[in-house]
Amino acid sequence: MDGPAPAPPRIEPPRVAVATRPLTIMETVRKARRNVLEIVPALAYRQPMLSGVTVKRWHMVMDPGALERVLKDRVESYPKSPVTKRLLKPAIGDSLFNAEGAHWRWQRRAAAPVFAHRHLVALAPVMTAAAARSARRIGDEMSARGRIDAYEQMIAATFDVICDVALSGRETLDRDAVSTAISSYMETVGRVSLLDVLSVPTWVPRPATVFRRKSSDLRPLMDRVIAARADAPPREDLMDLMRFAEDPESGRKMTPAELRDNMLAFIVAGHETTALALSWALYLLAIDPAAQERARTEARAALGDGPAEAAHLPALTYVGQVLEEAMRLYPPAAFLARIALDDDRLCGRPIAAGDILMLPIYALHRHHMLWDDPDAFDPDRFAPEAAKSRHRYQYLPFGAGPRICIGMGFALMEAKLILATLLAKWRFAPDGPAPEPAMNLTLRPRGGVGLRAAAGV
Ligand code: HEM
Repeated sequence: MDGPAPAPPRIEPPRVAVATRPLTIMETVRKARRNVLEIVPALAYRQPMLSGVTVKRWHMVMDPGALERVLKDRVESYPKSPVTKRLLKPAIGDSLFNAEGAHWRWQRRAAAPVFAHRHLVALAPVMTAAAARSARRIGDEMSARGRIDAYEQMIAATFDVICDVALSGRETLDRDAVSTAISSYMETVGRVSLLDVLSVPTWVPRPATVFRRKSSDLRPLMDRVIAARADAPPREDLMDLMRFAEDPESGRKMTPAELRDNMLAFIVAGHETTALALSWALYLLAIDPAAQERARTEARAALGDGPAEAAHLPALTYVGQVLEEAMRLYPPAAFLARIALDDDRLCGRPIAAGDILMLPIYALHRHHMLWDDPDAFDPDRFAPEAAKSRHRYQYLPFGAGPRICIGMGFALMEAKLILATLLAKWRFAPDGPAPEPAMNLTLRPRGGVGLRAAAGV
């Protein structure tokens, strides 16, 4: 006699070691250097808010209602940390990502239509082509080495996309130079900014000089691409959409320098983050063969033998759920920071002007008051019905409120097209030690994501 269907096995992927006792300032510095998330105490996964003093008074906010107040209702009173902004400035100027107040508002108004759905659909063929190339590169790497590092592969795939839509094209670019400049930028600025968010004294050595040198490589490169565009016929890519974008209220357009800084901000904010969402999704599917089979069945039914295109997106619901669950467990932007400009109250506690607010998205997404079995991988949490009962501010991979990620639609489309294409073609299994989630600016898989890929049919 048939009994009830067996429950799917519980999959618990790697997580960050949590601090179970208060840390001294030097321990905080040491841990923040190694992995920022290790300074998040165990209590942060169970309490709505924690407060303390490490040089300055700080608060860690995990309560969805308080997060809504900080990120939306009182957004003007909680700007991004000025120190972080000053550090980012040499690389991305006063671009959308970095600006505040009126200078942020006009840029956001000008750039918002660039990311409208109809433009994203027009960019999709580039993503489809990059997905197909990625599937081929994985085959080549398997033939050459018998294994892949999914993180490296996904960095290559999203870099392909950004080159084609932001910089098209390949002809004006030294791809290796850009790639190296971006990754050393991420390596260095990540560590710098968190030490500063915590107001760690300036005598603690920082790799800022390295960062300035490396980030400066990117700017002249982008200037050359922009100059080459001045005489070229218009194209419908991100660069030209931004080149002709204007603020509907003032009619203001970007100067070449503003355009450069914003394009660099898109690359820095968009390329590695999307690769991370994909790498973690591939890893999670590799350790959960049943979920992988379900996603593959969906992808093959929609795609047949070709790569995924925009028209297939509505049929890729489970693939989308896998990505959402991957970004819950491993949010690429796992830790945001703000500073209080005014006195306020959050969760009934006083906030004083000058206090630092840490928003540990990683802990929010694994919070025991908000999620059932928070450390387990379960894409069904994001089934359309289940998602309806959630507080909007308990799941924030792209932030929220007026400063929500402007590239969210772009990133989700790209990630879905790439993941579906790879799953339809390949079957993935883990190879080697599990990656360690470690954060500096973004949440990276330390040790890489070792996988084997076999033809998936
Ligand atoms: C999975 C991929 C991505 C993730 C997880 C992500 C995450 C985020 C988050 C959390 C924020 C808010 C930061 C804060 O409030 O402090 C943000 C802002 C931003 N993101 Fe993304 N992002 C992704 C992809 C992209 C892409 C593809 C682009 C551009 C093409 C982009 C461009 C930006 C910009 C310009 C901002 C600043 C927006 C503003 O302040 O008005 N991001 N992103």
